[in-house]
Amino acid sequence: MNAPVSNDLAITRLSTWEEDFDARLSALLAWESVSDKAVQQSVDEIVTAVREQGDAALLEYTRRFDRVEATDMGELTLGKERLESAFAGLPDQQRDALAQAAERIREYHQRQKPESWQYTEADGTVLGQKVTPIDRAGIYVPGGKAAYPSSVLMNALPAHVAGVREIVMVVPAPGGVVSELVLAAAHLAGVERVYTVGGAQAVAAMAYGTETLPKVDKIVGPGNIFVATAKRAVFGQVGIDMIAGPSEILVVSDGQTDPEWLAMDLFSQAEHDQDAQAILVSWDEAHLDEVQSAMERLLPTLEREPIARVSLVERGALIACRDQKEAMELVNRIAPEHLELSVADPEALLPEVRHAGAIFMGRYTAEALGDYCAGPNHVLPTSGTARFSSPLGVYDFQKRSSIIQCSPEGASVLGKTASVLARGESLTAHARSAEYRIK
Ligand SMILES: NC(=O)c1ccc[n+]([C@@H]2O[C@H](COP(=O)([O-])OP(=O)(O)OC[C@H]3O[C@@H](n4cnc5c(N)ncnc54)[C@H](O)[C@@H]3O)[C@@H](O)[C@H]2O)c1
Ligand SMILES: N[C@H](CO)Cc1c[nH]c[nH+]1
Ligand SMILES: [Zn+2]
Repeated sequence: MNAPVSNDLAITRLSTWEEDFDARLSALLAWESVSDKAVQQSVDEIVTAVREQGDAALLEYTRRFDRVEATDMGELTLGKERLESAFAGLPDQQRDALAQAAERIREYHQRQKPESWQYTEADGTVLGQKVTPIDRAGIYVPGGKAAYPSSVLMNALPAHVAGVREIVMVVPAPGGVVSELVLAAAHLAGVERVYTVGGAQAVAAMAYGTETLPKVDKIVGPGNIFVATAKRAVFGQVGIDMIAGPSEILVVSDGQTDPEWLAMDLFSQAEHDQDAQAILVSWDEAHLDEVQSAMERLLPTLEREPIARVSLVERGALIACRDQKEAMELVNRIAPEHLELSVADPEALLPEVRHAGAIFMGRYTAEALGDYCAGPNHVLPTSGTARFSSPLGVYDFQKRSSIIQCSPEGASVLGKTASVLARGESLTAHARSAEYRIK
């Protein structure tokens, strides 16, 4: 039964069998469609200014972009007591919800903890891998258009599980208003100091250090396109976790899920940001019409309708495909941050999924549950980077060193092999260094 389709929501409709499908989908997905020249240029300028002028530039951009008239970084630095009092002042219901989410997130991440290992060969040579936490992690908590206490937990708890010694947290406070829930979450997650700065300027400050804000070893966390572009720009100066930019959801529906549920699942990510991306794929065209009608009915009921509407019109799509197989090919091409398999038998499709940040299995698994409290991390790769990146995890806060300890016998055996290879490379100091140890 075809539901009537009105044109109230001008969301892109695509069909895989159309001639220009590939080109239109590629244009919709392109990183440059959000991080355009203007964004890149602005980020480059901001990063250079903060690198060269430190706190002065950080304060200037905070005035310009967050409308905070601070003259000293001390005004933008919140210590342990302030975080503690935010936690103490929370209504019980919010404190309990935060604590429950924190417990589940901690428990999930405990299972990720990699251990050091080593083994001994017959001649006594020991080989192994030593896992070490990074010394100082910088966590970016977004805060421009919404407050993200959940992102505090998702960033800081795995850092603690990993054994990170020091966490530097930044979060913008637009108009000088800082979310009590965010500060309370910071206390709960063991963060001791928060700087209320955001955007590319905060990323640059953590990468290069300023008079006040210490330089970190690695920057993690999600953010809008300015934050994601800045993280990309400072990579190499510091480590970064991944590109975790504007949120994305790709839903694959077999046509049997309530269209209103799907409409709201798509809205749940579209409401984050005008640059967010919500896409529905189905081999049931009438179902796509029904979901579009549901979206048109429900969109005006959203508090964040203006943001969601721009996201849906500019970056969203309803895609008709021929069958389930073609839907799965699209999944792997799009490599979405979040994939909802809204089908009767999601386990049957799971082996076909190669690229997705997080996979939500079945009609009852709303992506929103993963955002807050299911347990897995909600900091996830966007813009197709799930092809090579993973969810934020304990492993992002650790690195590995190789261990080699040769016995006299082992040094002799390896020395002969190394000598041959070194002479083959004409690196004779290498060869002679190895040969000294040959018995
Ligand atoms: N991928 C993930 O894991 C994940 C998780 C949570 C949230 N998110 C995303 O994080 C983002 C949060 O965005 P947000 O805007 O609410 O907060 P944000 O903290 O990411 O960005 C706010 C900052 O952007 C900067 N900014 C805004 N407009 C600017 C301009 N014109 N020029 C230069 N800088 C500018 C300002 O410095 C401001 O402080 C959303 O896109 C959301 O979808 C992603
Ligand atoms: N969906 C976001 C990740 O893209 C995470 C989040 C936090 N709060 C709500 N949602
Ligand atoms: Zn979300």
